[in-house]
Amino acid sequence: MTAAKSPDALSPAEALKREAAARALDYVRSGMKLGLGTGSTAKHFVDLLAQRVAQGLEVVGVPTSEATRAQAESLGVPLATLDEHPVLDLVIDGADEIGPDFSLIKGGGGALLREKIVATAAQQMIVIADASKKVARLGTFPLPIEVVDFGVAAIRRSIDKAARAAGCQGLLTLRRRPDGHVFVTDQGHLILDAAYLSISDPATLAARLSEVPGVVEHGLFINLASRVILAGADGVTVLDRA
Ligand SMILES: O=C[C@H](O)[C@H](O)[C@H](O)COP(=O)(O)O
Repeated sequence: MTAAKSPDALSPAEALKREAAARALDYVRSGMKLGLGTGSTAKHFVDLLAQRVAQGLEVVGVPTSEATRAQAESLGVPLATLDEHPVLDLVIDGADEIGPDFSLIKGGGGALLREKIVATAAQQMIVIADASKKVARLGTFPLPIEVVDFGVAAIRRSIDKAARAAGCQGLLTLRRRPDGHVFVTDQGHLILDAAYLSISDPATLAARLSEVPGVVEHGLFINLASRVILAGADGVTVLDRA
């Protein structure tokens, strides 16, 4: 097991993520069933949570990815499956973009499907992020769309049509790993990253994409997050959805 980097050794960007993650611990109580998000910010949270667990905090975590499962397991955080605990008290997760009304783009790390299932099963979702993730309009970050690996060319065409009906147009890129191999999600699907640049009506786009046969899930999280913790140069801000 690799020892966690001391916060002093973190880059400024990582230090902000860790600050947001640390504040999220204020909302964790003993006895909670806790969804554990995925990504570099959620990783800080799991790291800090493990420290509290070592000090006696009693929680059960439900990871949103194999990566988070491996990290939490290695740090001694007690884990369960969503089948064992289909209702969770809280999920803490990162995001790629946080728009108005806390609509989110998620899935930059490819975990969007499990993340959305876990967030939907949780009574509350808290998003942790550095302040740069807050945007006036979603879409600069390419929207991840998880699809089955059958008929991808046809699925692409259907996605384009659905997106146009929601006022969006942009290139779909099949996600690859750094070694050039096609990226495959924990559930065995592919990801198309949609460069829409500007999503004027996230709810309509979400609804249209969900209707496309072959689309398993997309990274628009609407009405799921109720609290956002942002860490920036001026400190940590906690925002609650109206
Ligand atoms: O699939 C990955 C997740 O949706 C992440 O929460 C999201 O990509 C944000 O990741 P990070 O904290 O690394 O920016």
